[in-house]
Amino acid sequence: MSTQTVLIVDDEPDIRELLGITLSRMGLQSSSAATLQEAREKIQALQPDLCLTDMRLPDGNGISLVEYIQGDFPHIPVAMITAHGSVEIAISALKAGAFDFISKPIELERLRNLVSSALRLNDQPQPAAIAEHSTSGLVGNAPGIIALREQISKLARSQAPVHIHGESGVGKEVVARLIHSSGPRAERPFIAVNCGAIPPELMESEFFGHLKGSFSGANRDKLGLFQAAQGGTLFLDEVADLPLAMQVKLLRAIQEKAVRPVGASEEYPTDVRLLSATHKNLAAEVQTGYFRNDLYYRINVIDVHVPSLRERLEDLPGLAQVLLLRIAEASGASPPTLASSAMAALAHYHFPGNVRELENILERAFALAEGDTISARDLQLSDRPPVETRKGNGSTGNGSSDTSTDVEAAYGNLEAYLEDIERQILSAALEQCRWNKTATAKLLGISFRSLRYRLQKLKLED
Ligand SMILES: Nc1ncnc2c1ncn2[C@@H]1O[C@H](COP(=O)(O)OP(=O)(O)OP(=O)(O)O)[C@@H](O)[C@H]1O
Repeated sequence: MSTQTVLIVDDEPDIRELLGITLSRMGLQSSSAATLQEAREKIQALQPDLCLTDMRLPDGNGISLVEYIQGDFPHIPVAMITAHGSVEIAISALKAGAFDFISKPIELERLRNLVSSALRLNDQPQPAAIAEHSTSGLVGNAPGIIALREQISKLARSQAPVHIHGESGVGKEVVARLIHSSGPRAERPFIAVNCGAIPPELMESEFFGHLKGSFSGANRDKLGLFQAAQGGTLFLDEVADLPLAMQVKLLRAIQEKAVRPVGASEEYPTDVRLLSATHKNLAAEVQTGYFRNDLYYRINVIDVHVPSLRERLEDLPGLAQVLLLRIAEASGASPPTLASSAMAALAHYHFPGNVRELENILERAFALAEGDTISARDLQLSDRPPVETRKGNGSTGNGSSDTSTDVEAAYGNLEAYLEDIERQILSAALEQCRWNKTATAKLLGISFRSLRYRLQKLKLED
């Protein structure tokens, strides 16, 4: 195998020399350039396997070099060397397409990790091949899904934090897993955490780990999620549900690229790619003060939107087929077929719970169907009118009450009346999610804690 080459672009001879020595100890060849112009010429002539560029160059800045490489040589990963603490520049470089950044003074361990990750990119399939392979994870051919697959292929090559947003059940976690599995960290762990499901008092220890005896109940040392994801990806699902106190600690861990387990005196360096998701509008959460602006800025370097199922109903037949195949495989049966009336019924449904809801509907229908064909009746959609209809007639979901004409029923009794409506909504949502509370909270757009509080208040808790 031929030796790989790294182009170092920096106007300081000392830095060029330090980087050159480190790279040669890693068995790599290096070449260097001191100006933007020289860098462009060497990229054309050498087509290096990686480019490391400083931000400030005598004849321009590193971001224009990132843009040049992205435009003309998108297969060459480029990393930016930034001055210590210049977060804005690092983020602009990532947005422009830099694979990663490293700040001065350069820590050699971090440099070696960065170089190894970048060079592993060259072993990855090219974007077109990734897109084809990914169809097994992200089913669909609607324009929004095709564009999403292309975006995933590009983002997989970068180390930039990505924020994925979209309604509940649209496939945000599927997208996060694909970004991970199509990139250079694929062989390392992918750790997903539902930020809304961790009790606030355990959060710090869950994220950063703890030492034995650091608090009552800490009977042994425990690794945190950051350590578990070392070298890989940490996926913060429902990131908007992080309490403010934890947001401060998370921001620090991201800035310092280090964590301190509860009860420890030392910090440990981390090498983790952060992906996050929420069905909430994170910018609006920042506006209302529920989410810190500085953390938002850090995790939302690149923004990915996953379209709702309603916006891509043309994918319904393909999705139903794949989901039925999965469901049947899980129970060792052969996949049933969907009667055309069943397909028509699905096409008229609005899927507030998106693909996850489709999956639940099909799972139940599979259990109910008598032969190997699923009928419209097996889907049990009749008592669940589309969202617009529900909003339009003021019904609470079971079709039994019409709040718009029932105002008088609330006179002198508003609390009890509203509680009754809330109880009906919660019961219907729980039933729809087969009593899975995490899914119910997501369906209703509330946190897990809020759901539990409401269930207790309304005496619906079992
Ligand atoms: N495009 C798709 N192709 C195949 N399966 C999909 C697709 N989108 C979602 N799914 C399936 O739907 C279910 C829900 O997906 P996922 O958990 O990724 O959604 P989510 O948006 O993260 O949900 P939540 O907001 O509730 O966290 C999973 O079983 C997933 O495999």
